[in-house]
Amino acid sequence: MSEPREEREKRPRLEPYRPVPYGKAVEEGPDTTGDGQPVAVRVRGLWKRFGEQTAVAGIDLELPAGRFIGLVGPNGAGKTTTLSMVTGLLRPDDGIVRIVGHDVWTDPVGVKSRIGVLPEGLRLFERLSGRELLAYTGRLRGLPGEEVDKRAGQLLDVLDLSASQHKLVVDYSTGMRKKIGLAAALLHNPEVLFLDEPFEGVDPVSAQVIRGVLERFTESGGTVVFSSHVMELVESLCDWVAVMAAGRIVAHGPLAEVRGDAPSLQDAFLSLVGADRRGGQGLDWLSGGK
Ligand SMILES: Nc1ncnc2c1ncn2[C@@H]1O[C@H](COP(=O)(O)OP(=O)(O)OP(=O)(O)O)[C@@H](O)[C@H]1O
Repeated sequence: MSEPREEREKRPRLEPYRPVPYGKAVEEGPDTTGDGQPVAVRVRGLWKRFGEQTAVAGIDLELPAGRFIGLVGPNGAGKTTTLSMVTGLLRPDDGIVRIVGHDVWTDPVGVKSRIGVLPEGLRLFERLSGRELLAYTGRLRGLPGEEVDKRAGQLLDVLDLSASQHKLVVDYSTGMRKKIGLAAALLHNPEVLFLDEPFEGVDPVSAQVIRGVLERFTESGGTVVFSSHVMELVESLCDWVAVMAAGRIVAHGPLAEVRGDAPSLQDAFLSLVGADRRGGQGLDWLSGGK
């Protein structure tokens, strides 16, 4: 992707990287960019190492509120590790994360009431029915019973799960599990929704249903942050993207800026992550058994 220098210089710049000791209290309150735009997620100097492996190498990110944001990157880029740290599921080695002005590690309750999370490898209470799972989640969130009933009924209906609401979760298909997980993540009306590979293993019909719910959520002012490898999907859904490779953010900004002059986000992505285009070269023995 080649972008004229003057265009590149027009892009808003992040503050220079400053390492912040993990867990250090930061000022609470509304979070805005230099030009007053609300920020949903602010990440500074975030690091995570697993032994010798650096999964996330000191990333800085500022995700604007009210956008449909895609976090993309090849396998092992660090997307899940980043989302896990951002949502308070994994302790960073270093750095800070603030969500709508609240620090994830010094104000976990403030953050958890404002976010919904659909993590990778979602674990659900398998011996509850879908309906019971939502009732339980709602009560855990401190919502009154009547309100939980109303919201659960509507979410089950919109997500096309009404007919299966009394089935045990253990008997749900992959797509149904994603949908009930999404319903549980939305029940308390969060401001920011984090989804790790929400469309993986989901058929086109369920994908369309999930997509409709997420679009409705952003239209009403919510922020969606989701990770995916599927560039066409990211390109059709997102208006803002962050590209990760080898634990670093290699590009971020409005979709059109990140795509630049490339014909598609896929092409921009391949050149950004320096993809190996060897394809099947070298497999000279592979001949379909002939
Ligand atoms: N618990 C762990 N222990 C050791 N290494 C880990 C652990 N979790 C992640 N890693 C390593 O950190 C790197 C980033 O992994 P991560 O799962 O965050 O990537 P990803 O971008 O989500 O990949 P994928 O798209 O394949 O899910 C990888 O090299 C992975 O092997």
